[in-house]
Amino acid sequence: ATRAGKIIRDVMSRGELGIVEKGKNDLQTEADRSAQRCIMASLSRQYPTVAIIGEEGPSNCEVPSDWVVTDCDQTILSLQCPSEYLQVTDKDIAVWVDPLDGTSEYTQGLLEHVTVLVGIAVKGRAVGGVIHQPYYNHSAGTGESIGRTFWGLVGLGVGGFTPQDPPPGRLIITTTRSHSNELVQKALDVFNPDEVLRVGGAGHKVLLLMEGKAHAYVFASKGCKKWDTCAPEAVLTALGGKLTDIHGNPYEYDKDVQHTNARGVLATARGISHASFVSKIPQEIRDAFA
Ligand SMILES: Nc1ncnc2c1ncn2[C@@H]1O[C@H](COP(=O)(O)O)[C@@H](O)[C@H]1OP(=O)(O)O
Ligand SMILES: [Mg+2]
Ligand SMILES: [Mg+2]
Ligand SMILES: [Mg+2]
Repeated sequence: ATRAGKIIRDVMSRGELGIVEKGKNDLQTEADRSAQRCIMASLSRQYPTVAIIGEEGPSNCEVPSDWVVTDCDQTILSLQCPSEYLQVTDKDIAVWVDPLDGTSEYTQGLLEHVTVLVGIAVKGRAVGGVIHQPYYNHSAGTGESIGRTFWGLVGLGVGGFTPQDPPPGRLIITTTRSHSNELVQKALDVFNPDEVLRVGGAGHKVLLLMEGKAHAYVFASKGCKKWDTCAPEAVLTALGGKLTDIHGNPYEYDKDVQHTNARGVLATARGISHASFVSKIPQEIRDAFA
């Protein structure tokens, strides 16, 4: 994810984004394509029999040798693997890769919204993930290292950041800035929030929950896919938060599931009652995502 983040910055510095329209309000750039090839090549070389699904489709062509990462994070490897994973085999695992989350914002220069997402599902549950933010600190003076990586494994914990709880006594909700519609807005209005943070990317919004900037992420839309939510859900769950559909039911992340998160996204920070958010979603919106 870190190497992919460097590729994303390099594409932007060169200034040739190579934008392709995949669908309505749905762009792909050279950064999405190259970052995906980097991650797919690196993972499939180390784990040739694990199912890896990337947003930008299969990409088996050769990649530059310096895109292939072969080393592992020794600090994380030195930690004790939770006993629940000791018997896991390749067949139990699906890896969901979003090489660049927040493409719309990337093309508009809102670079802090961009993340690289690699999520690991075991037996259909999102349990492990990394969220790399390639432009963290990019506007700071020299001397600050650029980019950071959040990680989490359910049963082990999280790393790469300092978790914070959102402020009590107010309600801050984060949601889409580039994929809104009437239903998305209706679902926000029922909560009567003190503040709405409209930012790009599923990864970035979950970072806001984990750093105490928002209490909940509400997105009554079918726009997100499994690669958008697998890594964020895993890291958030490892921290004690929750990400589900708008009914409060978990998504399945087996390799054969449908890619679309057809029942919307509702996530809450650690220490926030997820059920109380679910209970406020009105019937009209529940019915639209039945
Ligand atoms: N209607 C949509 N079409 C395509 N992708 C979407 C749509 N809605 C959401 N997404 C994906 O989910 C992410 C979170 O949504 P939003 O930023 O609107 O809150 C987007 O950055 C985008 O991922 P990506 O940028 O990887 O294509
Ligand atoms: Mg996309
Ligand atoms: Mg995405
Ligand atoms: Mg993407």
